[in-house]
Amino acid sequence: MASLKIGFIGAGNMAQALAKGFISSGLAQPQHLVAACPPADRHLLQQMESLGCATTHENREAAATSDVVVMCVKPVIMGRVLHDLRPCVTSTRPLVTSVALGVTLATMEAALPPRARVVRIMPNTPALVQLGASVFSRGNHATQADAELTHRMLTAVGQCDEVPESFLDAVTGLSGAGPAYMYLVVEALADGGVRMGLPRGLAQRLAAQTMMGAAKMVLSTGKHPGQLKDEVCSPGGCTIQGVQVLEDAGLRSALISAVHTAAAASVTMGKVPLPSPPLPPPGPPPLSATPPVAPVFTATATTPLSQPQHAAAQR
Ligand SMILES: NC(=O)C1=CN([C@@H]2O[C@H](COP(=O)(O)OP(=O)(O)OC[C@H]3O[C@@H](n4cnc5c(N)ncnc54)[C@H](O)[C@@H]3O)[C@@H](O)[C@H]2O)C=CC1
Ligand SMILES: O=C(O)[C@@H]1CCC=N1
Repeated sequence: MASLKIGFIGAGNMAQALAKGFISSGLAQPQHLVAACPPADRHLLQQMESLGCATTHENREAAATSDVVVMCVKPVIMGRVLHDLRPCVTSTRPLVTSVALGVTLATMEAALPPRARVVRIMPNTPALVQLGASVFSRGNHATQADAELTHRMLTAVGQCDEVPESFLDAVTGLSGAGPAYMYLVVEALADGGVRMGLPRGLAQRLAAQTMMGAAKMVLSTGKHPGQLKDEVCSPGGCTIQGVQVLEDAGLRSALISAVHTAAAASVTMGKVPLPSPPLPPPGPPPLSATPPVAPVFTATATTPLSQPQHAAAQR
């Protein structure tokens, strides 16, 4: 595994979280990672270089030199970027994985050459500290070995389950987006501590450790969260009074709605149009057997395919 070559198409938040997690877990050596993105985002490649990774502005170069490609670009440009990778993808190499929200295995397979091996992943940014929560689904031509490799990559940076693809949008709304919800809670709890006179740094550490401890209690004890909550709420004590405030404010309903809304957005944002394959020139087929030379694709920022999706992708 230490010689596994991984190519990141896109070098933003998710690519960097995975790259740092893969390196610090020992899954991959930095010199075996390569990241590609347009010149306009050169600063992101410089951040990848500071980890020891190779970088390029040529998506095809990253794909051609990798055993596994991880597509880390916005869904709105996925169809076009995958289509541009076609000359570098065969049924044997590389395995093409994607973390793009909403983009289905069928869309990926349609954009790539026949029998391309694809895997759809939904990770989250705590992969950076090897506490990621990931799921994946494999495409029609991905093998058992591909699934095992994906599982090994993702368990190196946290927990991972293979699931039916129909779960992916719900997972996106829950654990893909979930760290953002949790950061709001940590920040607000710290604000509460500050409101009561605690220094900010102490309040924030107490809030974050409390969240991590509570999460670990759920995972380690196997007890229902409601039971664990009851064990904190001493009869007639102060916690049940705080819980009542949260119930009155609709905390549970707000979180359920947040997952529902984000999952629905994943479905909508994943509907990406595919570029049509170029039509053969009219007239009889050429007598020469020389294959057409594919234009070299440079990872320049791709024109968005439709304005509303682009606007959503920028948020
Ligand atoms: N940020 C997160 O917590 C998570 C993100 N994701 C998914 O990861 C993907 C990327 O999201 P982020 O990293 O947050 O976005 P980001 O905006 O931080 O990174 C996007 C990257 O795409 C690159 N890019 C743009 N056009 C390109 C092109 N034509 N060729 C190659 N690269 C190009 C940009 O330079 C940038 O490096 C999205 O599809 C998102 O759904 C999935 C799970 C969690
Ligand atoms: O918000 C986003 O677009 C990505 C998908 C899941 C988390 N972040």
